[in-house]
Amino acid sequence: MMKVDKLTKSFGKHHVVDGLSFQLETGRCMALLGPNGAGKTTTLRLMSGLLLPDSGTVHLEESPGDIRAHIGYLPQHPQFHGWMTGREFLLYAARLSGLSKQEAGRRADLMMDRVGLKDFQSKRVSRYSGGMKQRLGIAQAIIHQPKVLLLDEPVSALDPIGRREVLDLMEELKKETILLYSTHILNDAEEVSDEILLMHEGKVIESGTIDEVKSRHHMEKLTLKYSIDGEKWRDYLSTWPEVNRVETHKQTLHVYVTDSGTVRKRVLDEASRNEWPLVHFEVGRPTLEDLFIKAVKNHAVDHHL
Ligand SMILES: Nc1ncnc2c1ncn2[C@@H]1O[C@H](COP(=O)(O)OP(=O)(O)OP(=O)(O)O)[C@@H](O)[C@H]1O
Repeated sequence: MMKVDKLTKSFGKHHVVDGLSFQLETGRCMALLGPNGAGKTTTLRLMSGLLLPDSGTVHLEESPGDIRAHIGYLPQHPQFHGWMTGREFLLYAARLSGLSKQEAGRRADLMMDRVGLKDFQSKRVSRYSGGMKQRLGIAQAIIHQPKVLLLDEPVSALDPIGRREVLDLMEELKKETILLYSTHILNDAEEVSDEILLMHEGKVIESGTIDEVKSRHHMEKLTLKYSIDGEKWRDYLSTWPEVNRVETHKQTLHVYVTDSGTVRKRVLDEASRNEWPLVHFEVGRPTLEDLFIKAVKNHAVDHHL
């Protein structure tokens, strides 16, 4: 199990990571989510040992002491020597991580195969696609068989094919390591991770499995579509006590509520009594994106009022 305890880092007066604590069991995968500037990259760099924290610890239960030898890290913008072949690059990474020449060669071959690049091992990295480069970056991060794998935005810059390849690889890798990765793409978090950790301004504002987080918010969503502009109903519905938030997209209103039963009945009663020009009405579960927006907004309101 990996334990992160009260990790803190400031740049000048800016508390970028502010007392961050969480733990993750071996064989579990966690997505680190948060808006731009939340502190995700800094957290991963602190965990990788590339950056020193002001205070706090990262601890691996099975391997007490310096954990850097057990960490594999893929930065957000990995740099490659384009003139090297894929295999040469892996050999270089393996030697840098302290493996003997013979072991480096063995691991490089194994990893090229593992990430599906065996047929391209003699091709220069400059000729690799974005997805191939990212898979090579992952191969580099796991060359020394780390217990923890940290990936910073591993799929954000990729096209749909590249994303699919890397997500499939992550599905495989999470069976063997503790996998922690940051992402902006909430669908990817839903697909690959067992748990999420939502950060805002250097703090954890939500964590747990996606289902736990969803049920903790007891949030349901009603969608109303009118045949004319929905603005005036937004203002009206916002005054209802059971309604948390209303979002308008032209004629469509998304209404976030704590008790959909009461609100549903009232909407239907009023719609029929007052002849609202309603063309569509739906009750649904919120998406991770809805929760993300709600949690970040709540945190911002709580801390800046
Ligand atoms: N070396 C540094 N010196 C000064 N400020 C820094 C440094 N590194 C990061 N920051 C600041 O810390 C804040 C958090 O940055 P970080 O890159 O960790 O956020 P993030 O959540 O990864 O954001 P993004 O999603 O945009 O990558 C930002 O305001 C950034 O400008």
